[in-house]
Parts: sequence; C-alpha cells; structure tokens
Amino acid sequence: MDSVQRVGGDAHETMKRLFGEEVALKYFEHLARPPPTTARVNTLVTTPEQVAEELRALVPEALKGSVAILESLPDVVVVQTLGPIDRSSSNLSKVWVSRKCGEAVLRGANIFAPGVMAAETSLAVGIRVAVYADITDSLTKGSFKNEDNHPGHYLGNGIAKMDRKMLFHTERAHGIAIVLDEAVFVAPSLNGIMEDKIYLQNLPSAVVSHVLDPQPGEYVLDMCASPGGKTTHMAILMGDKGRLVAFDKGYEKVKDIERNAKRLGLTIIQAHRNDATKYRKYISESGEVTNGANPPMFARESFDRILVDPPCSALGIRPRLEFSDRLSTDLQQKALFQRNFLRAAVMLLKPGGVLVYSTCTINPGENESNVRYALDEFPLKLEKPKVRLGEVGVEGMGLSDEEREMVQRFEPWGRHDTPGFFCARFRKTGEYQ
Ligand SMILES: C[S@@+](CC[C@H](N)C(=O)[O-])C[C@H]1O[C@@H](n2cnc3c(N)ncnc32)[C@H](O)[C@@H]1O
Repeated sequence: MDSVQRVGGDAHETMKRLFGEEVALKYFEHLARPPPTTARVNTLVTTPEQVAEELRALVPEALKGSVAILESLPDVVVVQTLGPIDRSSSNLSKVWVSRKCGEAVLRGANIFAPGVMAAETSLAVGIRVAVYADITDSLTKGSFKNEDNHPGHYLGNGIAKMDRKMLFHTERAHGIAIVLDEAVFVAPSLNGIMEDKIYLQNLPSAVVSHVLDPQPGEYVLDMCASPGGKTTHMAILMGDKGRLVAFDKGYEKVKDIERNAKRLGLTIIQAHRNDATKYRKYISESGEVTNGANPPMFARESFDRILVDPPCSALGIRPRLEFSDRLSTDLQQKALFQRNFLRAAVMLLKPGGVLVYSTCTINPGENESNVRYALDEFPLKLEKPKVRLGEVGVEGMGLSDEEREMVQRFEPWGRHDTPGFFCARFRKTGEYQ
C-alpha cells in the first residue's frame, strides 16, 4: 500500500551503521509489533491463578486460550497477542490517529476522540474506515486528507462512531471514536482493571526485581523509580516489610510512584524528588538524616540493595512507531550519563550489598560496556542471577565469556518475544570512598 511508510524512516541507515545489517533488519522487523501483554501479580493480595481466571473472563474470545501463568516467572500472567492478521483496507474511508494513540492501539487500547487527528471528508457515523497512525506526527487536528497520500502505519479497520463535526468541532470531544473490529494485531485492553491486584509490566522488567532479590526487613534504594513498576515489585517481594527509598527527578514522577504504591496497598515506599546523580547534595557524611530534610540525606554505604534503572536510549521499547534522527549522538551521551548513577549507587551501597543495573535498550554501549566500566572502576563483581530468562551478553564489548553469561540481554527478536532489555547483578566487594 503506497500510503504506508516504513517505521524508522532514515534511522534504518543509522542502525545499520551502528549495529550491522543483520541486527538492524531484525530490529525494524519487530519494532512495530506488540509483544504479549504481561501482568505482574500483587501476590500480597491475590494469587496468579486467581488473576489468570479473572483475565480469562475479561479478554476477547480469541485470546482466552492464551492466558497463562509464566512457568519461568510465576508471579507473571501472560496474554498472547494475535497477529499480524492480513486485513484489506482498500476503498475504505481513511482516518489518521496520532502516533501515540497508534502505539496504544497496537497494545489493545480503544480509539478515543482525542487521539484522532485527521479524516477524509467522507467520514460518517456507522461507516467502515481504515485506520492509520501518523508516524510523522505532522498532522494538525482536524485536517482533511483526501489526497490519499499521507504516510501512516496501518492499524486495521473499524466502524466510525463519530463524524468530523463530532470529532473536530466539539470542544473537548471524548468517548470512543472508532471501534476497531478488524485490528492487524489483537491485544487485550487491561488498563485500569484489577487495579489493586496487577501491574502491567513488560516481562524483562518483571525479571529485574527478582534479580535484585530484596528481602523483608532490608534497606533498599531504587534510584530511578518512576512510575514505580520495579519499586512496587520490590515492596511486594519484601512482603511490605523494611524500608524502600525511591528517587526520581520530577514532582509529577514522584506522585506517580506514590499513586502506584497506594493502589497496590504498599506502605514501605518513601518516594523523594531527587537528582540521583548529584550525590554530594544528599549523601551525609555524619549519618542518615532524612526527617524534614530537603533534599533528604542518606548515610554513605548504608543500603543493603540498590537498583539503578536509569534513563536510556530506550531502543528496546516496542511497539514503537517513531524514531529519533539524533540516534547516534544520543547513544554515546546516554552511556556516559548512566555512569553517574552507578557511581552514586556504589557510594550508597554497603560493602557486601547487591547492585542491579538495568536498561530498556539493546545498545551494547549502555549495557555490556557500562558493566565493564563498573567492574574496572568500582569494587564490584558480577553475580549469577537467581532468575534468568535473557540471553548472554554480546561479544566484543570487554566482557569475558564467563561475564557475558552472568548478564542477561533480551532482544526484541528473542525467544520470549519481549521488548529489548538488559540486566546485570553485582556484589560490592569492599569499601568505596
Ligand atoms: C527507565 S525509567 C525508570 C522506570 C522505573 N524503574 C520503573 O520500573 O517503573 C528512568 C527514570 O529515571 C528518571 N530520571 C532521569 N534522570 C534522573 C536523575 N538524575 N535522578 C533520578 N531519576 C532520574 C526518569 O524521570 C525516569 O522516570
């Protein structure tokens, strides 16, 4: 179809140059495909069996048989995604939704009025339409697109519930705009359901807290915590006993952590707005002084376990319908920036404590290379994780074969059909001043 644009645009060439043709091809083949939906269970209030049963009752008929507890990670319930299903969009009136809306639709969301950007003049209530995501993010709300040549990513066909007037000339139009009954990918829409019982989390992210393995009663830090996916998981693994400190940079980000902790009924999480890289501002030489301090102060070498899940190039995220053309400079900058979090973590971690480093990218510079950096720079050694679902680390980035086997790497084309991800577990072997 001539109006379908290849997701990634010019970034194909950059990816080839950076990672080689084979990786670039596999990468873009999987980028716009949604992985299976995974729900992590709040085992403090329910069981995976109960969640699986409730989900079977909620998901579309075609997906019921695929709901299962993951054998390799028993606090995760998985619902498979069907697709791509061959649909024909010929002769249908076209509608364009925003790129973000398109990505949500690939994960099973409905199409609501605010997400619709443009539609042909033929749009009327009740007609069948073909829906495209505007991967260029260039359409202005309410545009007419009769020329049939605006590039888009095809999402499927559906029935229009609103016309142009209802969509574009009604202040704050809301509600379902199109029922996508012939989606290219069929995924369950689980947002907002079973709120106290599940947290929607990609499979590799649900592995991370098991790798950290925090114990009840311990003193644990999550340095880049918002919206709190891994923090809430840690609190659950700790039986909601102990102290769990969570940092993030923005005010709203901290509110998100608090909201998620509250909805899951967790009480041990103390979230702070804090730039984790500026450790001189929040590490107290005289001991811990958190009460009333702004920013709060923490004692050097005091935490039993620390997670560093820093901002990264996010090359692992899927489905994804856009790509930054600043890719190559971003990759280098991110890798260097992440080292600041590692340094701060080593200063805060007890000798003998556990540090886990994770990213949602496939970029070896932010993954294996930063592990090498950490091993060379700090008193740290790699450890075999208790839970291992990923593959070994890549060659040629400074890790020995034995070290590559201790880290885990998830690739979007890997056997678990997950987003791309990386995770390594270290033990601190001595003091660090
Ligand atoms: C990969 S996300 C964390 C996801 C989170 N761990 C989870 O599982 O829900 C990275 C986070 O780092 C935060 N961040 C960025 N710079 C930071 C800084 N200097 N200090 C603390 N947090 C920072 C971002 O706001 C973002 O929420």
